[in-house]
Amino acid sequence: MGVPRFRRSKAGDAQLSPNLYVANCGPAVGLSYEDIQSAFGSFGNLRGVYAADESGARVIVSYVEDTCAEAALKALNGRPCPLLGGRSLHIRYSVLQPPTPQVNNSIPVSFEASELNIPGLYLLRDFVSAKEEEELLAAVDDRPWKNLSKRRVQHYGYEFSYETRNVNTRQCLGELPSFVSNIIGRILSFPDLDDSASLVLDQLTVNEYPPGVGLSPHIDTHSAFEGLICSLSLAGPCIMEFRRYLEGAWLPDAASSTDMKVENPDNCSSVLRRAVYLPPRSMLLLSGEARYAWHHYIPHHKIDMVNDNAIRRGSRRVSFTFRKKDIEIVVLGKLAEIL
Ligand SMILES: O=C(O)CCC(=O)C(=O)O
Ligand SMILES: [Fe+2]
Repeated sequence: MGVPRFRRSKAGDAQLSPNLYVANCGPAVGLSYEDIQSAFGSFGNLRGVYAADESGARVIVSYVEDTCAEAALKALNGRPCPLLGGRSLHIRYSVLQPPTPQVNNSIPVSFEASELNIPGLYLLRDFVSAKEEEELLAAVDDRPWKNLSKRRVQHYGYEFSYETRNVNTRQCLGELPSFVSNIIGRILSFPDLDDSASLVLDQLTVNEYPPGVGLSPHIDTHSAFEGLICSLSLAGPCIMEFRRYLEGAWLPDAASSTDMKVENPDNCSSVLRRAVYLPPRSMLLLSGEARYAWHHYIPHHKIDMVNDNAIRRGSRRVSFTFRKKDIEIVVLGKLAEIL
């Protein structure tokens, strides 16, 4: 972000403000910020003195109180100012507010899921080769995409409804496509999964995110999907953040709230936050506590700060998310078809 641009007030702008736009004032005309601060400080408490633009000759003087700005304007506008080497200042109220200090909201990003201390979370790097990645992308690019407001999706196995946040059992789309068979086989052979022999992954959502698009914090719908969720990252990297809200115990059956949007999670003091870097070709597995107790979220950034490195998202990130549709849903769906 460059230097913020301020402008002096014009006829018609609301008057009275704690911020003054002061022209003919600044380092380019031989006045230091300390001198300006001390001259204007004699009219009341200052929040600060800021460059109004890149000229070096215009500043914003920001007071705590409107009345102090008013007194300074009356005393100093258009007259030689003895405290500033006799320079004549041109002062108006400033229309824009000076910048409020940015709260650094970022958290350290791990490269390994094991460092996050979230039981049930696994990140498997190089889960597919570069050639497989290319083939998987070509396979989905050959099929029709559905446009959502900010990203494109494809569904296999069962359609997912974004209105109800549930699978649509009336829209069984058939078996998962053969181009993902090897991937599913590889997931099922991962040794840390409980009961992988009986695991069936029958729903696939392919998401394509353009740069700057992420995903709001959510827990995947409990009543729609059972157990393990696996997400393969292709094409571009991103970071995924995890949040756990400390009120209430972890109760997977009771906690049926789904795709819960947390409007302002940063105000919430009782939240644990973790972040992991997802490189292309990696597989993220969410099981147990990671799946049911932690919200996951992809920040809407074009550039991710991974510790001190700025990592630009690619021209797109494509994820393949595999899930198992809840059996009750199938039974209910079949019943609905019969009745
Ligand atoms: O894109 C991803 O890796 C995650 C997708 C996801 O969380 C979801 O579809 O529920
Ligand atoms: Fe999800």
